[in-house]
Amino acid sequence: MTRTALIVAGGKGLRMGSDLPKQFLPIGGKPVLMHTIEAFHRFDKEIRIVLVLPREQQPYWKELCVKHQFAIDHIIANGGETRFHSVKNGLHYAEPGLVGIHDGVRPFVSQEVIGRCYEMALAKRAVIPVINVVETVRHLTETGSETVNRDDYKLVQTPQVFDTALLKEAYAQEYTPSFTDDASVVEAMGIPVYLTEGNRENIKITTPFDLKISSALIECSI
Ligand SMILES: Nc1ccn([C@@H]2O[C@H](COP(=O)(O)OP(=O)(O)OP(=O)(O)O)[C@@H](O)[C@H]2O)c(=O)n1
Ligand SMILES: C[C@](O)(CO)[C@H](O)COP(=O)(O)O
Repeated sequence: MTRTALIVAGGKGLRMGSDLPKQFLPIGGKPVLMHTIEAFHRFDKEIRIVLVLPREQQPYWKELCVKHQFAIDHIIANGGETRFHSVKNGLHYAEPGLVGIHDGVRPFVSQEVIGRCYEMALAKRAVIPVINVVETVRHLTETGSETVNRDDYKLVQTPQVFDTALLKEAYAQEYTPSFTDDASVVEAMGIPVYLTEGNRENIKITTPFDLKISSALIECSI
């Protein structure tokens, strides 16, 4: 079964507010994106890696690869207007088999989580990692807000792994803003999505605060 890892890094990183796009920010002396790609290569040396990057960032990425002697083979696809459009662009390069869509800014995904998502997707065709909500959750109402049962909710991570043909069919649908991840796109076709346990360290580096957490996490892992 051929495995593809489609790593999306086509966003603008507005919430990070740094001049350097967040996927290139160094943690542990190396750009975030290199840690992410290495996680998938460590899991499977044969995995096909497709990296989605805004066209204007591609020359800089190639410079970084030379500078860091980064030799993991990968195909580069162009970023799109939204995450949905970036994934759709990258999917052109996915092989029949299984494809895992992963945020380029989630470098701390564990080997166990990657392995479990691909393994379960062999039978289930659509698998995503989730973690429990550890804080109390309130729902905003017209008159104020109310506590809801947090056990009714999960926080969603990546990699989200699918049968490639199924995901390509899902991404042929027209875009709607409610498509905030790949599971929501597949679900819109009436296909069930299966959950598996994610790992708490698998944060999506979004704000400067997340970068501080990342530096601490990388020190633990070196
Ligand atoms: N047009 C887009 C938008 C997002 N992404 C990717 O989707 C992942 C999750 O998105 P997020 O963390 O929200 O990144 P940005 O959209 O870049 O951040 P922001 O919303 O702060 O601008 C990131 O790896 C991001 O690069 C993408 O490939 N193409
Ligand atoms: C795909 C994702 O990381 C799952 O939690 C998330 O939905 C991405 O959201 P964003 O709007 O691109 O930040």
